[in-house]
Amino acid sequence: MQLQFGSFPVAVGSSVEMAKVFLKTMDINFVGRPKTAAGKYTTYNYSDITWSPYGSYWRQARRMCLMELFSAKRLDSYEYIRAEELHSILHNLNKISGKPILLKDYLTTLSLNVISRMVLGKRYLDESENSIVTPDEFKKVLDELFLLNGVLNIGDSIPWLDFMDLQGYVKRMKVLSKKFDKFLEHVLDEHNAKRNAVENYVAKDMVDVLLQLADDPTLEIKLERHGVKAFTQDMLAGGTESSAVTVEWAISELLKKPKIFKKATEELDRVIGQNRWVAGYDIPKGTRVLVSVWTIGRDSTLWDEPEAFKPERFLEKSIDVKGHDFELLPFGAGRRMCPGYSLGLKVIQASLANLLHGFKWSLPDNMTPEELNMEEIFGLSTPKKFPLSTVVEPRLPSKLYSV
Ligand code: HEM
Repeated sequence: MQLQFGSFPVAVGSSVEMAKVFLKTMDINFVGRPKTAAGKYTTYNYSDITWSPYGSYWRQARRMCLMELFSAKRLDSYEYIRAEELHSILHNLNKISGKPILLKDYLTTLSLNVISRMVLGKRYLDESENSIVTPDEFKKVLDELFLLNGVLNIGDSIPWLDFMDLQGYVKRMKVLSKKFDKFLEHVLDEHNAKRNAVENYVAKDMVDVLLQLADDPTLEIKLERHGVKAFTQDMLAGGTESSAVTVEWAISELLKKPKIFKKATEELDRVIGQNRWVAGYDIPKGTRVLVSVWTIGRDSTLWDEPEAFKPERFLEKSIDVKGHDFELLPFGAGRRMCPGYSLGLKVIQASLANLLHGFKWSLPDNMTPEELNMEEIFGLSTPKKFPLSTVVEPRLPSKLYSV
């Protein structure tokens, strides 16, 4: 499908065949990113991984992700953090059992704590740690970052209108980047102080690893201080919202389908115990290409009852989410695929399984499953329009919830 977004032609691939063309066969032509205001103002002038143009800087960043930041060894070494933080959410939910809660708040805290301990070396968000931002402020800043990186900013499609900032987004981006920079400067100063105090300091967290890489004279392209800040910000943002949103949707879908919920709990109990001419399409240079995973996911020639929540459909198919099967691309595919997918999967699977196994779930105020609202908000991570309010009750021995 050919569209026009302001000054730019846009080609939308809504089939498995076109997804494969854009993301695999001809991917080299489409691996760039448009120069958006978000990339300019919120990620140090495209110095992060997400918004950096295709080229040696971005390739080097992806190598760092693969070899250093998200290597299996490093992710395994942080297993204890995921376990501790999961335990902490189970404990906190148990404390408030019987009363309606907004689950997303707990899930965001969980993923933020996991990612900040892995990336920053500590929670940074604990009031007690004399931190420079409060948890609520930090969550708001991350929400704003996610929102502003997912908005349709008029100036990005009609560049001659850019200077007017008609929606006020650019102004908000500038305010946000100042706030984030203050925090990241503090983080880097603290890390450098620790590194300089000890000879042969061994990297303990991802910021340490990035600072070490920034000191490496053999790097093909020097990683500057603003690059370290931009990568750090990418990881904090990438690692928080997507995982929390996924688990909130999963539990909402399960609450609507009590039979499937029961089956999942029973299984847990059983297992654990209690770019131009492309494939015949003429795509002019400069066309922005979008792969509509939404349309592919709702294609009735691929999926039986595509709108229905039927997790058991995956039991019958050998299909994975790691960019090999173009029918299902939650992390994208090809060169620009999500580099944090393995961490995302670990956090999502462990938290969902523990939450289902650990609690009986119900809707508040005698709400029926049919009444549960499932509307979405358009944006980078498609969160729920109305956060899930739910009641939990422990279903395992109480000693398991203690800290
Ligand atoms: C549920 C979890 C997650 C989902 C669904 C998800 C999804 C995605 C998607 C769809 C993309 C774009 C792929 C493309 O442009 O073709 C992406 C890119 C990215 N993700 Fe994730 N992600 C998740 C978790 C994470 C985590 C945990 C991190 C880091 C800690 C992360 C960091 C990134 C980065 C840096 C990029 C940009 C890659 C590039 O442009 O080269 N993501 N993610």
